Amino acid sequence: MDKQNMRRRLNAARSRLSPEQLRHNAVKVRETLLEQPWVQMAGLVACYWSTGSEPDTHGLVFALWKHGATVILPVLRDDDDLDWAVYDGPDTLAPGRRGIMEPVDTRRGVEAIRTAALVIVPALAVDRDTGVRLGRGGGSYDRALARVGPNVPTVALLHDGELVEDVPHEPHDRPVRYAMTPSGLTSLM
Ligand SMILES: Nc1nc2c(c(=O)[nH]1)N(C=O)[C@@H](CNc1ccc(C(=O)N[C@@H](CCC(=O)O)C(=O)O)cc1)CN2
Ligand SMILES: Nc1ncnc2c1ncn2[C@@H]1O[C@H](COP(=O)(O)OP(=O)(O)OP(=O)(O)O)[C@@H](O)[C@H]1O
Repeated sequence: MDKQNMRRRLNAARSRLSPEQLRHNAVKVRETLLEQPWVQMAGLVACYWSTGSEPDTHGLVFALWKHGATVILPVLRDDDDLDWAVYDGPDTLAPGRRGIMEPVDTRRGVEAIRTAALVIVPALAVDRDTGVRLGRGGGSYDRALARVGPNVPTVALLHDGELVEDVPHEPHDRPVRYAMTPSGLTSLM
């Protein structure tokens, strides 16, 4: 299946998730991640601010921030590359280019992700054999993940059924090291 059709199918499945399922999934993902020593130890975390039926990160971002981590969130640039700015509480976000909430704080530049000790990314699906992720199609995270060092844990958040075997792979695709679903954390490489 090509990427476009796969995105359509996965988005349709996501739109069928109930608010209860989304809440349940968010709690499982948050609790499992916060149990990991390498999550607890990360001083600078790159995450994303979820929207719609994406795996919810609002509670996770808040918990990391409360725990004392610095959390940076993406700010979508006109060229679809990702700038980064620091999360400083729920009142410091405003809608960005695609309507997604972004921090209003000073932009740290596209290279800021290099300094993260942990990178948590959105994905519609991840290939369980290769770690290749399917994103929304802007290539934003392909560019951002290319700047992340090989020893930094990268985690894609998914719903159940989104860790699959057949994600189309192009040369620019950047794999992630972990897939986090409500059923658990899977190490991919
Ligand atoms: N929560 C969240 N934040 C994120 C991303 C993301 O996937 N999720 N991004 C990840 O890169 C960047 C924003 N990029 C985005 C790219 C497309 C769409 C979007 O709504 N796309 C439509 C399809 C539009 C089209 O086909 O032209 C969609 O998915 O329905 C949203 C954000 C940075 N921040
Ligand atoms: N390093 C890059 N620089 C510029 N454009 C890129 C780069 N990597 C990928 N792209 C472009 O981005 C577009 C979308 O790529 P792709 O379909 O793989 O997105 P995706 O991985 O699903 O999305 P995302 O990375 O935003 O989550 C492609 O047209 C590709 O050429």
